[in-house]
Amino acid sequence: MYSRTMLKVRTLSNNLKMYGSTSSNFVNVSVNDKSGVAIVTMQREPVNSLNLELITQLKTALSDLERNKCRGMILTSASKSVFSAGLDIMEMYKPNQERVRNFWLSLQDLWMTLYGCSYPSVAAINGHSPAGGCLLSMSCEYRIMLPNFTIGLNETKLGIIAPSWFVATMKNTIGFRKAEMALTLGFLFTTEEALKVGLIDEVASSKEDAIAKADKFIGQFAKIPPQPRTISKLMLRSKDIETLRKTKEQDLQAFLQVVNDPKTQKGLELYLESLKQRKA
Ligand SMILES: CC/C=C\C/C=C\CCC/C=C/CC(=O)SCCNC(=O)CCNC(=O)[C@H](O)C(C)(C)COP(=O)(O)OP(=O)(O)OC[C@H]1O[C@@H](n2cnc3c(N)ncnc32)[C@H](O)[C@@H]1OP(=O)(O)O
Repeated sequence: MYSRTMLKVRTLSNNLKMYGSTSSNFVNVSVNDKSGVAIVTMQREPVNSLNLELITQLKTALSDLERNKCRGMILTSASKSVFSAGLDIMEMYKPNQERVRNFWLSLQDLWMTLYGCSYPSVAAINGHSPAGGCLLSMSCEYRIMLPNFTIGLNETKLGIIAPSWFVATMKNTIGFRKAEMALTLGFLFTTEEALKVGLIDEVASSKEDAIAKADKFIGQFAKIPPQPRTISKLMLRSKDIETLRKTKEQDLQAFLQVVNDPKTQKGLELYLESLKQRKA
């Protein structure tokens, strides 16, 4: 039913080519011919870490869906065990200044696009979803997760601070008190814990089950006129989007300052080593 790449994800724009990137396809979009619901699959192996190219391709895919008036969007992963490992740490470790700038601006753009999209959005979380992966999930309207995985904003555990718009998204999802606890502890919730705290809405037994549940959620909107739906959604979400839009440059400068701090660079080096050693 879902035809692959009916909506083609555009290859990288010219301004990315100057970094010598290849235009690999990290995002697959397939649209159900009958329902008009799109499945957007992240496919950057091994862990869908969000580098500049994946972020840009996701943003392009979501904007294309908006233009094509899609009926709903399901965000998921091609991996069997990871939804997304969050931001690609290699983008922040010993960064090229122009690229890291673009990286952050593109992430801001992706969040504003996903958080404010007019179509119903569901995250089918078929694997671990820490940090930036959790942000993507929370930015959707509904979350369905498979058992035995973890999700959360674990930044404080890494010695860093989640940006204010990550925090706002979590506060809007689970409420002030639970967000305060989760953020200060850098807590990674298991699927069951995430359900209890309201970070996810349903548990699915398999990816297929998650997609079926997502389709069902989106199907409810078939009877709701789209414009009032979108306006209601944006009444709840636009304040935080506008806040970031107005403070984009300030937010970028704060990020650059942290990333370029030698202490952060040392921390990143140790964290990368620890990720590699976990395997040994
Ligand atoms: C850290 C930021 C610092 C400074 C910037 C300052 C402030 C502003 C930014 C604040 C916002 C940050 C949000 C983020 O998203 S930060 C990223 C946080 N992500 C994580 O902590 C997740 C780390 N990964 C894992 O926990 C596991 O990989 C995971 C559970 C997702 C999957 O486990 P699995 O066992 O399946 O795979 P691994 O063997 O661990 O990984 C496979 C290879 O992938 C590499 N890897 C994993 N995660 C990342 C990543 N986020 N970025 C880059 N690379 C990653 C891992 O090292 C393995 O590599 P190889 O050994 O195969 O080379």
